Amino acid sequence: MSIEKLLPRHRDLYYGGAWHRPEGGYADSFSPSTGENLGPCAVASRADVDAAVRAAHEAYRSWRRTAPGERATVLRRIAQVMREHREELAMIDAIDCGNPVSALMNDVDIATQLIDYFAGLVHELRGSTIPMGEGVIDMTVREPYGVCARIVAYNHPMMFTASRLAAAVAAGNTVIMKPPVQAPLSAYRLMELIDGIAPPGVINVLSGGTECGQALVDHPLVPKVTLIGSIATGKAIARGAAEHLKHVSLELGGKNALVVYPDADLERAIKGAVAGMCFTWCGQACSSTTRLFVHESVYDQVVQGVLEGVRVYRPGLPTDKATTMGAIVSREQYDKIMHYIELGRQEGARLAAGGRHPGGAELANGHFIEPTVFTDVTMDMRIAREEIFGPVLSILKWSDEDEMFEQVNSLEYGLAAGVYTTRLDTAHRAAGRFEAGYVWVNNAAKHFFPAPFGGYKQSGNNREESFEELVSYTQLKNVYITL
Ligand SMILES: NC(=O)c1ccc[n+]([C@@H]2O[C@H](COP(=O)([O-])OP(=O)(O)OC[C@H]3O[C@@H](n4cnc5c(N)ncnc54)[C@H](O)[C@@H]3O)[C@@H](O)[C@H]2O)c1
Repeated sequence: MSIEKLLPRHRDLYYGGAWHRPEGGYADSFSPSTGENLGPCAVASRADVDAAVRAAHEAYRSWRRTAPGERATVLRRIAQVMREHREELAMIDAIDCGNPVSALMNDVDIATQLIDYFAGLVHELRGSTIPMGEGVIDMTVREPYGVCARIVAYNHPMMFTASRLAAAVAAGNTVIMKPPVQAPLSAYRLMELIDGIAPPGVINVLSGGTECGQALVDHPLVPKVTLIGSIATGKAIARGAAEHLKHVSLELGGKNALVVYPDADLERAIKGAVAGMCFTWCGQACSSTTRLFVHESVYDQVVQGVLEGVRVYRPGLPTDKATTMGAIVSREQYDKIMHYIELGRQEGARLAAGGRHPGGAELANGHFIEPTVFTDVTMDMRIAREEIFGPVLSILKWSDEDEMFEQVNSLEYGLAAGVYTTRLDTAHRAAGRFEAGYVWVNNAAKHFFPAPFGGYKQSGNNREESFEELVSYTQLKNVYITL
């Protein structure tokens, strides 16, 4: 099928069960892998946000009273439609965000799995009773907030837009999803496909940039805002939300450490270190283990293994099912990554692999970067301290365990961390010492559904992909009954 036929016809704002022309106008979206103009996409202004929030607020009045089983049915139908359009949705994302289509089909699967999961949990939002003595019943109930805004990052456009509406809707809220400004096309296609499944105003999609996000944060009829994004945006949203004392849930960036002990199964550790970089996504994954701390006694062996391992990943056109590594989402992000690579060189790290555009006529117009590995990295270097969100691995050497943990935990990030060891006591000691919300032992970077995912420190304050996510879309009410 040609690209024109595949891409969504509707490029406006979807709210109140219908498409609306944006007052804010349109901006073109471009393919990161070919540079091709993919056409105009709506940019929601404050006035557009206001109209959408009012529609969602109106829908909330009846949706909150809908039986939980009915809400589950709506979600299951959405998941089913997505399954039927799995490849198409993945292909739109591949064209628009640059990640490989085969990995994005897996994203659609994850989204449908999560939607079904939350549909299955609608009856589990139980309250409790508290014994107060004869003549009294005291009970708690979990109630929705109202209109919830969900602002998401660009690295999994479809997966985030589809899966992150589910918990809020299951709990009786209505939602406004704001897909990433770099890749909104799959969100439009999703709404074309699921139009009419939920009552008008329950699920809404507003594409746009910072103004749209800020207007959602500022709107008095939006009591809860959730962000998947960078720490800088998290802080901006928290500041804006403070004005109204809104509930804010944040899933933010990471600079995750992976520690290799001398007793590790080195073959597994090397595989884990390579897989943990999420090179398929060009390292554009919050859970990428971008700081590899290797014990000095096995350092050379691990470095050699990693350098061999990364060769599996070759940048290629994301629409080709055989491609193992896609393109960087935008020119801006490409330049940022290249800047960090240059910085790493200047700071004295050794560029042991990659660091360049792969070249070749087919990839000439795309934002491609080879898998990049720096060795001899130390924690005073910016490439070791800052989230690059690109295919750049920093390898550090350690000898003293206390010192190593000091370095691992020295950053404001606290999303995830991993350890490779064959010793149970070492594994537990490390898991206890990591200042991170998600820890892998003999594994790296993967999310294991439905385990709660989220960060410590400035990496966030929320837990998603789990029962905790559902509960976070409810508020607790106590009812004291004098009989
Ligand atoms: N913890 C997680 O689960 C997780 C998952 C994926 C990505 N991330 C993080 O996301 C970041 C990369 O994504 P990104 O570049 O799209 O992030 P970003 O913070 O630039 O943008 C995220 C979203 O916020 C919107 N936005 C930007 N400024 C805003 C403002 N002032 N007010 C309201 N909305 C605003 C954007 O339009 C976008 O939709 C990385 O830091 C990555 O680690 C975290």
